[in-house]
Amino acid sequence: MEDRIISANMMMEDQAVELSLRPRYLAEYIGQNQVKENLKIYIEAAKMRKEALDHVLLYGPPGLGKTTLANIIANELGVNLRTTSGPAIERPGDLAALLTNLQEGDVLFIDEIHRLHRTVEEVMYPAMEDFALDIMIGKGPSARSVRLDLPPFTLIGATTRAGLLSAPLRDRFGVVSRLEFYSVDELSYIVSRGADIFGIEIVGDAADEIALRARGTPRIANRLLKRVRDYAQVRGDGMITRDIADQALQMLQVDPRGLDLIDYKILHTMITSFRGGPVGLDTIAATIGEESQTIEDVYEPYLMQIGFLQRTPRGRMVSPAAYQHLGLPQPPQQK
Ligand SMILES: Nc1ncnc2c1ncn2[C@@H]1O[C@H](COP(=O)(O)OP(=O)(O)OP(=O)(O)O)[C@@H](O)[C@H]1O
Ligand SMILES: [Mg+2]
Repeated sequence: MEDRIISANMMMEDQAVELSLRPRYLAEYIGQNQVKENLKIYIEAAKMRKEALDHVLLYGPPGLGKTTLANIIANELGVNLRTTSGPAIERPGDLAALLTNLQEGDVLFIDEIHRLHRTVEEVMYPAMEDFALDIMIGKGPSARSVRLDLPPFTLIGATTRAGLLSAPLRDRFGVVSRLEFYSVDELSYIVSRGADIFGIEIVGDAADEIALRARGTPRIANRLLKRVRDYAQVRGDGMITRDIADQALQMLQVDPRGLDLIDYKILHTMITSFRGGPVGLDTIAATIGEESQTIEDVYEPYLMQIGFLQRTPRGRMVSPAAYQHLGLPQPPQQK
């Protein structure tokens, strides 16, 4: 499933494209207006006081711009950014090495922060709160703890699953921002901007067509644009017209709402085998041969966002809008 064209997860082919398309300043970062407004004020205030920005937790589905935003924050603050990830920090000593190498005001960006090891997390608490490290020296009865001061810094944590963060860690972030799926207009703008950077011409309608299928996700919008560009070069004269975009997207088997074969499989299975639900996530997963985790993180958020799937206490249900989209009759109301 990881090579499906509309996976929100990062794929090898995205790397170069993402680097060239990644906005560098808040003004270039499209959408997420509430988050941007807040950050703008906090950044300005921190700069005026010449203090480190409060620790920031960014959460939301993959591909919505968490890493991008972390880079932008460091840029706007005019400080260095160090990037690592939760599982990469194996021991408390690794964290100590990272923290003692920071300069005053720097940003430490920890991706997948929900996967931080427990022992590392405990060292993180005083680091975040007091800018201090408590280091144990010696072993056994003669062991003692020494406190080491750190330069004030900003921790930016990113996660797709804020629910998996422990409460003590979560509470130590002064700013907690949830990134939302993007509107079609915003994505269309992102597509046009991307085309501009690539130096290709695209008509507005074509950008909208791509945006509609991008599942609210800039990463997918950029990837679709890249594929459509290839198609336009080979089959057309390079310009992306509405027709070219339609043909290319059809070839990629992405439907007009951005659903692909696996989404169809989920919805069809729920409808044909479980009368549209309610049915438990694990049952769906077992029936179609995917992991529940994958369905929950990757497929379900978008299907819920567009109102095709509902979460109820008794399990997942297919909504009337989904029946309509699939052109299937809705079963009579269940008791
Ligand atoms: N607000 C935005 N405006 C314009 N482009 C954006 C925006 N957000 C993201 N992008 C584009 O989408 C790409 C993916 O974003 P990014 O890598 O920041 O997502 P992420 O939330 O960190 O994903 P993951 O959860 O997989 O780490 C970026 O490289 C950038 O090109
Ligand atoms: Mg990221």
